[in-house]
Amino acid sequence: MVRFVRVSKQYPGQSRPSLRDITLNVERGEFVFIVGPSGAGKSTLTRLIYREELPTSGQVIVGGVNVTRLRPSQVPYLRRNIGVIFQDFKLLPERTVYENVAFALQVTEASYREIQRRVPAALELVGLLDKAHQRAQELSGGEQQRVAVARAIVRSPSLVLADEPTGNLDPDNSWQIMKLLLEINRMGTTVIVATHAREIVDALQRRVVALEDGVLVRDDQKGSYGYAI
Ligand SMILES: Nc1ncnc2c1ncn2[C@@H]1O[C@H](COP(=O)(O)OP(=O)(O)OP(=O)(O)O)[C@@H](O)[C@H]1O
Repeated sequence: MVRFVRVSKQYPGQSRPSLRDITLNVERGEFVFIVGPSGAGKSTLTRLIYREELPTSGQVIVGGVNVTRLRPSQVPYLRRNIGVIFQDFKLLPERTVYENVAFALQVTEASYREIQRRVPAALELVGLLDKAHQRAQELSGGEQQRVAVARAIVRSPSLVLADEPTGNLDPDNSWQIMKLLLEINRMGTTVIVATHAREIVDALQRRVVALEDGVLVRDDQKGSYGYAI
């Protein structure tokens, strides 16, 4: 599903690369945590997957497509198949829960009928159908992140990327979000989660890819977070 072949990334103006010679293979249907200290390169790695950034060298292949060679006009097609969840939710605060999720479909020119079918199903999955017509800004942080999860999955993407999805949440809400991501994975979606949530990573015993200073230092099938804070 996602393949990195000797990928390095150095941002313009930076003296050191943020990722160095990363080779990584994530199969379809996997659930993978990306861990590492602040600045290790976790966000950079996720941004390369949905082509928010381009590598300085190496290849990034997503669903068989070499995203480093995509023309800009093709990027939206790549992103249709990837749901992205961020630490700060990135919702439209004045819009309703329903509208926030529906927008993800409207940009793909989905039919009215399809929107009417998919949005309630996504909201049902995250347990927010009863809040569909509330404005996003009226919801708690945990609820807002659940809206963001619904928005990420409403197009039934084959890949969901979550960059620090629990960074702004308390432990209970963090667990809720991780359980949703696990549920989405059980339904067949590949899920990649960059996170600092040590307790959750340790409890779940899933594949853990660890970065340190831009280098992939560990890739364990049943891993733990593994760092002293
Ligand atoms: N747009 C950018 N321009 C220049 N440097 C950047 C940019 N984004 C990230 N960096 C640098 O790249 C390195 C890796 O950053 P990145 O955000 O990928 O790390 P991270 O592991 O996600 O950190 P955190 O856990 O704090 O979010 C850092 O040194 C950071 O300063």
